[in-house]
Amino acid sequence: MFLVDWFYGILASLGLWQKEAKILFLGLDNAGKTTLLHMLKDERLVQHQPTQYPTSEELSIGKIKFKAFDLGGHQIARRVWKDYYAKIFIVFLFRKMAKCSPCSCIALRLCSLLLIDFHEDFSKADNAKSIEMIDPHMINSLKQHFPDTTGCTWHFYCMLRMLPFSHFDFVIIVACYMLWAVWSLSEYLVLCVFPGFQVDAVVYLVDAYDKERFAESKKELDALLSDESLANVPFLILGNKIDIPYAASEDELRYHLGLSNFTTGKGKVNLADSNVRPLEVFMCSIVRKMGYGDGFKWMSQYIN
Ligand SMILES: Nc1nc2c(ncn2[C@@H]2O[C@H](COP(=O)(O)OP(=O)(O)OP(=O)(O)O)[C@@H](O)[C@H]2O)c(=O)[nH]1
Ligand SMILES: [Mg+2]
Repeated sequence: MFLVDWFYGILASLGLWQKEAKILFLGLDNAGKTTLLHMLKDERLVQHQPTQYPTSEELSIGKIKFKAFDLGGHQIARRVWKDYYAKIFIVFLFRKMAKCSPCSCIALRLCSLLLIDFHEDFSKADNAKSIEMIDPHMINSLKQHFPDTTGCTWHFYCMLRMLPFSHFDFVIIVACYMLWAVWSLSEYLVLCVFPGFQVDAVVYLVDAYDKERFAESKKELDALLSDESLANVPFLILGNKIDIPYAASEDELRYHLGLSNFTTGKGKVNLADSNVRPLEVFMCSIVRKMGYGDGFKWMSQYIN
């Protein structure tokens, strides 16, 4: 992590690193994330379609203003979760040579497969949406530096998702390799390193009635809890839908999520000097407007 810490240190010393309070709403599909987001936003209960694309809302809870991100919980949507808590993005922007030989085009395609997240012709407005997690101002200023974008094909690469682990020093080495690999295929090429957004808290929703999916929910939660980028980020686990008879109890949910010995206590618990991640389970029913308020109150004490 040396390179990342160094990078942040430089940004902070230049005053360029601006913190934006950000909460991620995560959890399996059908857990109730969008319902909660809209309940918090305008206290209305609305029936939603499964979330296809990440959405965000400005919210205020108590004295704190947040940007809450609802990322969707189905299998494909889960793949973008990481983009929202990545510490850094490494991005290649390059313009393909006007006359690419078939060989080099195939090589480019292979590169794009490797890198998974591949956006062609990103100067189009539509594609700009898919890179919303990167500060649009930065992208715009980049375009100004390289004004010759009209009518040409820019290739945008986001490195981060290709790596199943989060060792960013390694990412930088791979980035250098890729830089070399695509150099010969491009007219010009820019390698950019963007800071990702700092995540202030994660709200992880579980459908307490859907006991058959507890194992799947635990698997996703474990992956989040063990991700280095989220180390020390407070986790509020909401066991939702307790209005339905036979929904799991709090103890049952803790047990199935493997959290029996990991929660840090409700109420005011000072963890500032302990290096322990705040984590707690609250049961709730969004439709009955109960339970989640206590959870958010608990969480807000850990957000500066
Ligand atoms: N009984 C009950 N149903 C709820 C509650 N909260 C949400 N639901 C229902 O659960 C279903 C899924 O809710 P969503 O908010 O769309 O779930 P989601 O987590 O956003 O799902 P994806 O967008 O697919 O990730 C909807 O039919 C909601 O009405 C609750 O507290 N009790
Ligand atoms: Mg949704």
